[in-house]
Amino acid sequence: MMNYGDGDADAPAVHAHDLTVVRGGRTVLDALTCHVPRGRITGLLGPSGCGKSTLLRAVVGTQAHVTGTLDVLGRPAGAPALRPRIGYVTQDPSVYDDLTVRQNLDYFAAVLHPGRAARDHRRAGVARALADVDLTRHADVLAGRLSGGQRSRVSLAVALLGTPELLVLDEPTVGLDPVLRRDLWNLFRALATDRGTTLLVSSHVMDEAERCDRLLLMREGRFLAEDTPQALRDRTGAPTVEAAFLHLVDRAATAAPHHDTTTQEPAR
Ligand SMILES: Nc1ncnc2c1ncn2[C@@H]1O[C@H](COP(=O)(O)OP(=O)(O)OP(=O)(O)O)[C@@H](O)[C@H]1O
Repeated sequence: MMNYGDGDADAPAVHAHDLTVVRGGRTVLDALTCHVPRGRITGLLGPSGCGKSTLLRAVVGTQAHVTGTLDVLGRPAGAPALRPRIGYVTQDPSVYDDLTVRQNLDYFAAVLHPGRAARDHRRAGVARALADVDLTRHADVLAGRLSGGQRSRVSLAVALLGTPELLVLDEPTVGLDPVLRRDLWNLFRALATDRGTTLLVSSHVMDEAERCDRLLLMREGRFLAEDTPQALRDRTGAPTVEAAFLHLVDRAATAAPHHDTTTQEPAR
């Protein structure tokens, strides 16, 4: 097994080995091994229920019953020192409806950088996060009056406030129209290219896979493949990542027709 130190610039942002999570007696993540390179967009793709959210929660340190190795930015996942270095956006936007967009951001900025001395820093950070998600024009609108897509962008803006090294996004484009989806992917690309941010983005929309530098294709708690979109297409002879995914599913089904993820462990 590889050992990476905190200061190792070549170290992946996330390194998992034999990562297993049991939920309610079911093995939801089954001995996963993978790495997420720094400064790139890694897509975690797979059908609903395959374990994407569980893996993301393990990476940010909020998932119980994790075994195996999981290092994040050179530390064990969940280490308190990682908190300010990781931005996490869940599927349900965490936004206060009775505050405006700006007040939401001001509040979270004050939690991150408290004190009078940080006032200008907070103000600049809020303005930048608003611009990042294209909500400057809506800054003074109550969050409760926003559309679903706008609310999820407020959540993303909150995650960007701390200038995280690692941004973990759980299905960030669900429910967004094609224009907003494109704009968000352009933002993700800019974050990786201009700020060196590492992005780990889950999706079950296969066309989004084409926009990633690297893919983790997941099914039933296991990885079917870990590669670049181009390599996946080449390897399977498929014209799209979606077709490559289906090809790999069929191949896995032939190799192991009855994959049972049920374990004998007690229910938790
Ligand atoms: N508390 C629980 N007890 C038992 N099984 C659970 C529990 N929570 C989730 N699961 C199961 O774990 C599996 C993985 O769930 P997870 O939410 O990680 O999937 P997902 O790929 O993110 O799906 P989605 O895209 O629908 O959110 C699912 O099959 C789900 O039914």
